[in-house]
Amino acid sequence: MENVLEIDDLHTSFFTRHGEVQAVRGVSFSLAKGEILGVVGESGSGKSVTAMSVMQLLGRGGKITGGSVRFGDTDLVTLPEEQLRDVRGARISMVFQDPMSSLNPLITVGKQVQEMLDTHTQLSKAEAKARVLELFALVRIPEPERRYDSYPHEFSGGMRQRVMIAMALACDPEVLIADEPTTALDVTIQDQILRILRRLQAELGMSVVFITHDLGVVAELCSRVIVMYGGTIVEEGTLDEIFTHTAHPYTLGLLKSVPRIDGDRGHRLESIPGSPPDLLDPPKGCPFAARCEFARNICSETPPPEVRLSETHTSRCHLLAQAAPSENNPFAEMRPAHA
Ligand SMILES: Nc1ncnc2c1ncn2[C@@H]1O[C@H](COP(=O)(O)OP(=O)(O)OP(=O)(O)O)[C@@H](O)[C@H]1O
Repeated sequence: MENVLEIDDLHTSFFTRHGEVQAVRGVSFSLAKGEILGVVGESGSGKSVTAMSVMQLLGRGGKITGGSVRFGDTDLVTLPEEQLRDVRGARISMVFQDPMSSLNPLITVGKQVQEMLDTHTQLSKAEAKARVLELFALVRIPEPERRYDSYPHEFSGGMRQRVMIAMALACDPEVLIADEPTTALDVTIQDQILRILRRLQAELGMSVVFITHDLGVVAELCSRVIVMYGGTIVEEGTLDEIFTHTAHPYTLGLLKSVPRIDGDRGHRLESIPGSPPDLLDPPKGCPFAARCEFARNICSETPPPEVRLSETHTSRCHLLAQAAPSENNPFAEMRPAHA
């Protein structure tokens, strides 16, 4: 399968007055053409910073300190800002959690989407307007003609998110990065937006990186999943591998905190006790060791190597080593001969 994006050993830090926050610490993954890849993890695990690194939108103090982000033949990390501007928003675009803060309250929604086309295409004014109306129809904004002249505050949260999606799709991007796009919306609206995204992805064949802390959403939308913790990828696999052949204690913890449709109502959801690592001074071993119920001495001392469990499934956990004890080891049966 052809990869549209290949991220290799990405390191991103924020240089603050308290020191260097190592937000992303050696992240590698690829995005295949036409797939929806889910990126999950708790708040602070480095999901957004990874996305912002791809787009080179880190803001003040943020810097990629190592690694590469290959997009076709280009490494975006070393690409001059001027050329990045042609990629950003046009060939790789993004949808964020809060559409209100990304929309200009003083400009009509139609004009805002049209501005995107003015910046990145040669379309005439009339052609651009026609394209905006087409995009509004694509994201199922009712009465596109009339809605073109509305201001953001006249739209509901769900409708504003549709505008953002229309804007993100304006230039037919090869990659769409959606960062918690439905988190601020209520469940019904969330569902509608997910359905729109799924349909658009299938119709337009783009590749999508879908960032969320919600495993339920991942199960509905994604074919492959990356699980992040403490600025690293702890597990990666197909939907089935992550959900039914789970091979990392952190993923197990996340799964226990998801409400099950078939579960009994009285069943309390477990949240993982403890808090995420301090990225100003990251732990030298496994980032999850301090919260892991299965941790042994080695876990807080040595970073776990990546263990390959199948062509598509990898995990970084010392419990997968051949030498790891079988007792109190949920992965004892999964340990590959080579690990
Ligand atoms: N501008 C910044 N300055 C300093 N630290 C930052 C900055 N932006 C992010 N960080 C830190 O980087 C780490 C990763 O943050 P990130 O936003 O990627 O997490 P996340 O997994 O996307 O969480 P959320 O779901 O809350 O967005 C956190 O420790 C965060 O505090």
